[in-house]
Amino acid sequence: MNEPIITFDKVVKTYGDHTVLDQLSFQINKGEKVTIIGPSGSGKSTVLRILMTLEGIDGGVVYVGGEPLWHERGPNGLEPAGEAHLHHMRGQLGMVFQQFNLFPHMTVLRNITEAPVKVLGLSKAEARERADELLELVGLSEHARKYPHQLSGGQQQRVGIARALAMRPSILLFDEPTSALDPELVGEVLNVIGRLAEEHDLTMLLVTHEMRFAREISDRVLFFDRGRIVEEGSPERLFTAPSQERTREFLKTTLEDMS
Ligand SMILES: Nc1ncnc2c1ncn2[C@@H]1O[C@H](COP(=O)(O)OP(=O)(O)OP(=O)(O)O)[C@@H](O)[C@H]1O
Repeated sequence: MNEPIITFDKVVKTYGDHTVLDQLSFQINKGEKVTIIGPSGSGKSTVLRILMTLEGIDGGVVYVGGEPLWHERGPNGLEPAGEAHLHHMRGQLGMVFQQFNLFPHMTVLRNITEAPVKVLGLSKAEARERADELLELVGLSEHARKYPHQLSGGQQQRVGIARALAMRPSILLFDEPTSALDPELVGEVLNVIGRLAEEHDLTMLLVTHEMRFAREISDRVLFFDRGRIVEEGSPERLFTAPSQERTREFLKTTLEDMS
């Protein structure tokens, strides 16, 4: 079933005279697991930051769940969205950050229960029950009472995943979730993400430099260069028989770096 849950329609993002997203258009269907790959500075993280409403747009329209994200429908068509609309839309999305971004002064448990209590209005007991399930899912039940600094980077990132899931988003965004980790800790985080991808109907959009992982978990891969999609396709096709020279070059250097 191809029901779009994210649509970028000719989206433009600029910083000064630097065009970071250049009339970018793409769609992600409900339940799809999509990875974005591409060279540094090609605009991959910017796409996620726009979806999380951390960055505005300078042109085009972004739709989430059929509703414009950065606009509201007014009597004269689309108008720039107000804070209430952005707040409402934000609830559909969760994000796992490169640097984990946990609250350092809160226990693991509190990191996970804080937003469901404060933002969703769950009772402490409900939030606690939800957190317990999620800690089990990410294999950290024993660590609920610890503080982030008492955990390894891989464990912290798994808390980051549990924290994002605690808000029950329908879309989960991952911004290079393993790139701040020591190599020996990457596997445990990828395992958790892989299991989520297999077992949940969550829509996942993942920016990663882990090409093997992208190949394993994605339904579709988007190759970005200079704020545009140069090529997209199934991982089997894109990684083995890219049609564009730019994709071939990128994969060649990236895969060489990994070997
Ligand atoms: N706040 C900002 N102010 C000015 N320029 C920015 C800002 N944020 C991002 N950029 C620029 O926008 C471009 C795209 O950045 P983005 O982080 O989306 O790239 P990326 O593809 O995710 O790169 P990487 O793989 O290195 O993370 C880069 O050239 C970056 O320098």
